[in-house]
Amino acid sequence: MTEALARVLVIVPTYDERENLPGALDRLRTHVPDADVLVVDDGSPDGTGELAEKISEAEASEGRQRVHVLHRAGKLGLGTAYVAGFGWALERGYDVVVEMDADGSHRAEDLPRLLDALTDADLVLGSRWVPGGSVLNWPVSRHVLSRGANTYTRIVLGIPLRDATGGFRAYRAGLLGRLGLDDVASQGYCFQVDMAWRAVRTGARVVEVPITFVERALGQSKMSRAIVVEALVNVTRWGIAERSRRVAGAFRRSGR
Ligand SMILES: Nc1nc2c(ncn2[C@@H]2O[C@H](COP(=O)(O)OP(=O)(O)O[C@H]3O[C@H](CO)[C@@H](O)[C@H](O)[C@@H]3O)[C@@H](O)[C@H]2O)c(=O)[nH]1
Repeated sequence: MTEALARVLVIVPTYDERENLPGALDRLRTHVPDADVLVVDDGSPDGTGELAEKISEAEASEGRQRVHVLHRAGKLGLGTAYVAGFGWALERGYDVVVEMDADGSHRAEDLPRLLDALTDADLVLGSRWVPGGSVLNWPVSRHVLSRGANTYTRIVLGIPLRDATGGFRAYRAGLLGRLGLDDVASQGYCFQVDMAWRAVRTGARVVEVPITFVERALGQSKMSRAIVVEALVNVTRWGIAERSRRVAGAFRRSGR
């Protein structure tokens, strides 16, 4: 990111990430020392929220608080966690907002490249499936699921993105403000497709930058059957709506 004064906020949603969070925050401090961080915790039973609060308070007492914490009452889903974080960021005037997992699967050392790419883009997707991108340590089932979901999304929505489901990305705040966050209903990981789809439809410049996704070493993925079903249903619904819009438009243009 060349704009010298750009204020960057990295949003890290957490649910039971006590073992992972301190390492993730340390690596962010090393690789993007000027960025602030917002942990959005959904009342994790393992005490992740309290730990984040301690880290934040320790920084504040040293006069340099860069980690902030948003506590929510219970597990309300990844999508709504990010929407809450986006609202927090927009209210405080950040220029750039980043999405990043807490579990180490998104490498902080890749983030400066994502931020640099924002110079010529409104949304930069960290992509596992463009040349140069990769995934380490995933079981075959996750490869198949991710590749399949992205192929389905490309065909049904007609968007040229290789990795619309990935969760490591950087937005210009100006774009976020135009994406209609108030009516985002996606709760699980289809939220990622929802946001990419909204960005493409507004005519935003969306680019993909290769990243290496490293499967978590500690704790567990929150991927579930309900999350997969929600994604399948929503993407299909959006595809049908888009096709209907196009057909209606063609009718109007032909004067019938
Ligand atoms: N606050 C909150 N955080 C959540 C919730 N569900 C998951 N998270 C947090 O969201 C991050 C990603 O969750 P994982 O469960 O570790 O994701 P994954 O299976 O590795 O999935 C990754 O790949 C998906 C598909 O490619 C991505 O869509 C997803 O964003 C993520 O990058 C972690 O920091 C996790 O604690 C929730 O309901 N609430």
